[in-house]
Amino acid sequence: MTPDLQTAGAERLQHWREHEQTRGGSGGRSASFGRPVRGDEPDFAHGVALYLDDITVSFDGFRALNALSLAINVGELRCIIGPNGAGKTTMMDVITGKTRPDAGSATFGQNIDLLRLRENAIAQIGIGRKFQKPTVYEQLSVFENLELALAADRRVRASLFSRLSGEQLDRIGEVMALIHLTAQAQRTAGLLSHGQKQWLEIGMLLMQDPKLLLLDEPVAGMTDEETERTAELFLSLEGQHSLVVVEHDMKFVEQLTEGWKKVTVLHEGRVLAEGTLSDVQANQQVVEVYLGR
Ligand SMILES: Nc1ncnc2c1ncn2[C@@H]1O[C@H](COP(=O)(O)OP(=O)(O)OP(=O)(O)O)[C@@H](O)[C@H]1O
Repeated sequence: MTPDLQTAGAERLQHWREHEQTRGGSGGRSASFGRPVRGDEPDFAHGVALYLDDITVSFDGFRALNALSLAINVGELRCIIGPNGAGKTTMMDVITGKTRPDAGSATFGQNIDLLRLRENAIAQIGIGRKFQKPTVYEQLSVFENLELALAADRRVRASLFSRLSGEQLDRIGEVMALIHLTAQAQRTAGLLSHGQKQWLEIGMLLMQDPKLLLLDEPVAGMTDEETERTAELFLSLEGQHSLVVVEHDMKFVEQLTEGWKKVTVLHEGRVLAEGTLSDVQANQQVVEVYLGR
């Protein structure tokens, strides 16, 4: 990074600190699901965030997804489990436009046909994806990473690198607090622990205010304490965002589902079972294909 950029970054950080002081810390943010809908925006009025219907994806005749149907509600936190090769990644690839299915439909809200959109358009309308490995800008500070994530949003790109608005500074401050990195605002991302990098990347996704977050094995490689904090973070996001969490760590799934939420078990490209974690753990078919191994 050039000295100029460093100075500019330090100035913006200072600007944020002054702003925080005048407003007396970060406040709450109202859920964004209830606002009026424009024609090209997803409509969540019916309470469904994502609906996959009869999705089939074949690779050289092999069905990675086989008539998969799944619905995720607005604000829901859904864990998806399943053995290796069940089709979890392929499902996320379809939702985010990376893979086109051979058949079926994928709808965001009740009006947006995801299969007609390219990957970047899908990200712009409010679907964020977190891959397993953290991808943050290692040379930049926590604050600068979040600032850059703001720039990925078309609506604010034009104003960036001038002075951030009060609202933008508030949002960076809120997100840093959510991901427990306020004290590390100035720290170079490359020096963060693995868990902190994962949180920072989640924070970068949150800067774009996604309605639906897809999280692929978010706690892989984390310490027990980091895993616990990640569960707290996801539980605090539930309600304001829909979250789809693909995970192998059953203890983490138990924390997230709190004994009552629905878990989906995928196997051979389709839903094998749905229910509470204890329901699916008691399901004989599930035991045979996955949990009992
Ligand atoms: N591009 C591809 N070409 C051929 N086969 C593929 C391709 N992508 C996925 N598959 C196959 O489709 C099946 C589903 O893979 P997928 O990665 O979606 O499973 P998964 O549930 O995410 O597995 P894991 O838990 O191991 O990540 C697997 O058998 C995989 O080998």
